[in-house]
Amino acid sequence: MTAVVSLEDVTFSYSGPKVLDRINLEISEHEFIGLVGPNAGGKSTLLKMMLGLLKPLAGKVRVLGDKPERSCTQVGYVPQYPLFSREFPITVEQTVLMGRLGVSGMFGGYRRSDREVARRVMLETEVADLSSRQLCTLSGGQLQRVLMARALACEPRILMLDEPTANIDMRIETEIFDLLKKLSSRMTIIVVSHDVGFISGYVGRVACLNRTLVCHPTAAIDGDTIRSLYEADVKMVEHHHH
Ligand SMILES: Nc1ncnc2c1ncn2[C@@H]1O[C@H](COP(=O)(O)OP(=O)(O)OP(=O)(O)O)[C@@H](O)[C@H]1O
Repeated sequence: MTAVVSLEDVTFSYSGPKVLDRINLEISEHEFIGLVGPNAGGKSTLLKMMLGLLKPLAGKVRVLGDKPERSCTQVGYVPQYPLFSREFPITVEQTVLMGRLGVSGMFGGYRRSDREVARRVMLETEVADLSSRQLCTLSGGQLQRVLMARALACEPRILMLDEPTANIDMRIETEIFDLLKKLSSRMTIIVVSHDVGFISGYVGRVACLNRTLVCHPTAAIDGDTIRSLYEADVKMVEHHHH
């Protein structure tokens, strides 16, 4: 099966030391993969590379068989929650419709089909009842669902989420991951998380990133392994893969 995401010897630095060092990763269609690692381990940087927002210093990135900046219209992205300011007047429906811009273009306004897709994804993420609410009035969990609806509105083949459940309580975290599990039957999902133990119940594989990358199949992560991986992950600020 051909990979939907393929990274070959990808190296990157902003201006100082390497943030990503010879990363190799192939993600196949409909895979549900978790990306974990310590703070500053390079997780957001790796996602930005797959979205075509950053270019590797060396190595090759391919998404859906093409350069990432060309395939990004088929990729839905849910940004890291605290980085997103919502102190401007915009409704839930308008936010979700923004997800159609890359598909339909900005000129001539939204078509009926755009509104239908927006409606469908709002129902799927259970925010349809909130469609006329202002974004700034939502709870953290509701906002996260709206951002997921916005990412789904482009009818993506790949969905990337950067810590979708940071600052959200456990019950809602479970609901969001149940939804991701459902979605994973029809798209590839790449989710950044700090919680290896929790996501192991959902994802098929965990990619552990701390400048270099090591993959662990979920089947290999149980009992003691979860604990040791979890502890290793917590301690990994000073830890380097060999
Ligand atoms: N725009 C930037 N300019 C310079 N350095 C940056 C920039 N963005 C990130 N970095 C640095 O690159 C390293 C990796 O950051 P990145 O955000 O990818 O890590 P992360 O694993 O997503 O971290 P976290 O779990 O804290 O979100 C960090 O040392 C960070 O300070």
